[in-house]
Amino acid sequence: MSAMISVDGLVKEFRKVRPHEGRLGAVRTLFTRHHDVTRAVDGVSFSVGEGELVGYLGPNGAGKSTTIKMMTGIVMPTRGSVRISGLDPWRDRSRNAARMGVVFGQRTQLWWDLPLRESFRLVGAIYGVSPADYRESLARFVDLLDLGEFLDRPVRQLSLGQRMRGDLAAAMLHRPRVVYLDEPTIGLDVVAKDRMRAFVEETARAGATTIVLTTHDLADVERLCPRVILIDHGRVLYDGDVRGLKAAYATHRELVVHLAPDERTGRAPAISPGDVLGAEIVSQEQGLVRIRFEASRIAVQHLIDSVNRNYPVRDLSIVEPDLEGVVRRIYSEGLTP
Ligand SMILES: Nc1ncnc2c1ncn2[C@@H]1O[C@H](COP(=O)(O)OP(=O)(O)OP(=O)(O)O)[C@@H](O)[C@H]1O
Repeated sequence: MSAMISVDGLVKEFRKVRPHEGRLGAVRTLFTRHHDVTRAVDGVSFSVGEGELVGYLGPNGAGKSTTIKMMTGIVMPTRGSVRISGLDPWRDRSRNAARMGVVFGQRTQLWWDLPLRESFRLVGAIYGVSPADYRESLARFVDLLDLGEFLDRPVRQLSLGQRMRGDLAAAMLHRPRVVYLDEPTIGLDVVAKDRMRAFVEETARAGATTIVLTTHDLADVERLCPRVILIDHGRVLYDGDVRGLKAAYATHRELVVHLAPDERTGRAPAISPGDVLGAEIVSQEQGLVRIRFEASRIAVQHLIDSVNRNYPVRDLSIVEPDLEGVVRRIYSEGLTP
């Protein structure tokens, strides 16, 4: 797979003038300037192959949007390089823009007062899409994103879910080679999220479009992203598949036990910490007990035997941490592999 996106040692610093305090501070600020420097992106390197779909993840302020802005040519890197299909997005801004599509979940790129259909027509004209390609793409998007019902309504009258589907279609009309999706499911209900995801999935499957997806919704990631790049404080913490991420960070498991209630009292017994030595009882309520243990330190069979021997077990299962739990832990504890 040849690289569509190559990011190498990318750094972005934002400088802001720090005002002098006190009397005459504003005047002094005019003459002697001190700068506060924020390093939003701090030496990021990765490459994305043609037709690949990558989740670009990180907590608030991690540097995701700034990286995307450098890839789209909106922001100039302080150091390092970005190449999109060989182009420098900052220097070759218009050529780069002609080949890319962008969806920002928080704002629309459509014309507020125009019917959706007219917005599409304008996008088609701006990018010089041929009438035949335009007709074919539009028919496909109407079908896949179920746009028919509101195609003739002004954008301002659309629900968020309808508008987002419109935005996605508009971003794809000129058949871009790279698409940046920044929080494409934010604020959507379950059905609308599902439509968006199905569309992204279908686009990825077709294999002609490279997709970079930024999201805080880990259900998006579980469903869509074979690979994730996780950043924090402007640096790459992890680059690989979701299974590897779980293996690297999710070292604990949970034994979930359902206990039968006592026939006389109707209440289930409580498990004593002494019977699960080395593990931690996270919660126990009405016979449902969650016991957390480090998979590398405790033999699970030993734990199960001990519980079975001492308590009236009705059901028992081992739960691996889900992506949500893993990522929450990484964000809050800042672990490194
Ligand atoms: N134009 C700017 N001027 C100064 N600082 C900025 C600017 N843009 C971003 N930053 C800072 O750079 C850091 C990274 O911001 P960025 O928006 O890239 O994060 P993010 O990962 O996209 O966060 P979120 O998930 O909240 O969108 C933050 O500390 C932010 O305050």
